[in-house]
Amino acid sequence: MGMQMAQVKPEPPAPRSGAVVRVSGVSKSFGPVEALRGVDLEVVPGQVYGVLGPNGAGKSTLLRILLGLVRPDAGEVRVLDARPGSPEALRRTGALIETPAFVPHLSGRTNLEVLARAAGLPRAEVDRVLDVVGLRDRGGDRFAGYSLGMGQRLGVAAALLGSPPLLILDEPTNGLDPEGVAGMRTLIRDLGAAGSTVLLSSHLLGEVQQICDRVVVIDRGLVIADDTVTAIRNRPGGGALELWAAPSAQARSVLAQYAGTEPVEVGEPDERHWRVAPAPDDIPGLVRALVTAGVDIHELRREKQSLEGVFFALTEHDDTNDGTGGLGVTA
Ligand SMILES: Nc1ncnc2c1ncn2[C@@H]1O[C@H](COP(=O)(O)OP(=O)(O)OP(=O)(O)O)[C@@H](O)[C@H]1O
Repeated sequence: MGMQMAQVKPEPPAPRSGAVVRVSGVSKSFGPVEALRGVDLEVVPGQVYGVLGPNGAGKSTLLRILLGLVRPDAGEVRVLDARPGSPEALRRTGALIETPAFVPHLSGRTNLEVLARAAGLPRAEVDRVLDVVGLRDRGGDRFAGYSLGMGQRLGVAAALLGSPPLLILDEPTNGLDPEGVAGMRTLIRDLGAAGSTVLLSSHLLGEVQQICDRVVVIDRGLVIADDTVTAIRNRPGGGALELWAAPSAQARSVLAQYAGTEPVEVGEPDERHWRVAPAPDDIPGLVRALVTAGVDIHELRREKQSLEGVFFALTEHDDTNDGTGGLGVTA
């Protein structure tokens, strides 16, 4: 009986039972443009990945390669232990790439039924995915009458047909209003919580911070960061310091000497509470100077950086990638 009870509530995704996607040494050029320059990536199951990067960094090219839509010039790619684009890989991958193409004069539901039939899936599966994306009530309307957000949700519904273990979503929030973005956030979070592996590209860094377990940052065709969101936000080099130090007169005079930052006395109730933003290289000297001045440090912590802050620090360089002016951050 205990066993049966255990089956009711799904277990959390098994850790690292083999990679869902393996990419090694992948390069791709379009004429003179080197879109990807030796990309390595391993996607572990049950995680939601955010693929980030400035305009023209190579995100879409990478996602297209995983779907077999673009063939790499060099390197190895395996998707669900199969060749990308092969029937075995595609059968188990749901994808939303750019604006989804549906037949305009058919209803959303009929569009999905056509896809479900082609994939040998029962009709009930269409109801299920319409429910998941919150389109059940509007499923009977002609696709031509759908708003952008509804069209996008229908695209996700199509990707969910057959519950594929891998979802690849290229800018799923593209063109959505804030309400649509919030809906998509909930949807993707739920998919992640249910154990799906999701790879999504996005320019909405605030969203990625909330939705994703891991991020892969691509810049000028190279993976420049691949880590958990938490680890990326905890990277050294950013984020202010918060400290509790006394006596406050001595603390003030030492803190005032550092990095031109005015120490902010945070604590009304606690005058030992300070917030400073020294250059990372100045931190050891600052701590030493406080101690030398007879200041007791009761607590010292670094504030977590926003994903957006780390992203800009990582991708900051003089040239823009393709003249489109970099990242249109709306988060
Ligand atoms: N089919 C193609 N033909 C020619 N050039 C291409 C093609 N696809 C992509 N590129 C170029 O390759 C580079 C990478 O493009 P890609 O679309 O992968 O970037 P991205 O990171 O998805 O950018 P964005 O954030 O703007 O969508 C760009 O310079 C782009 O112009």
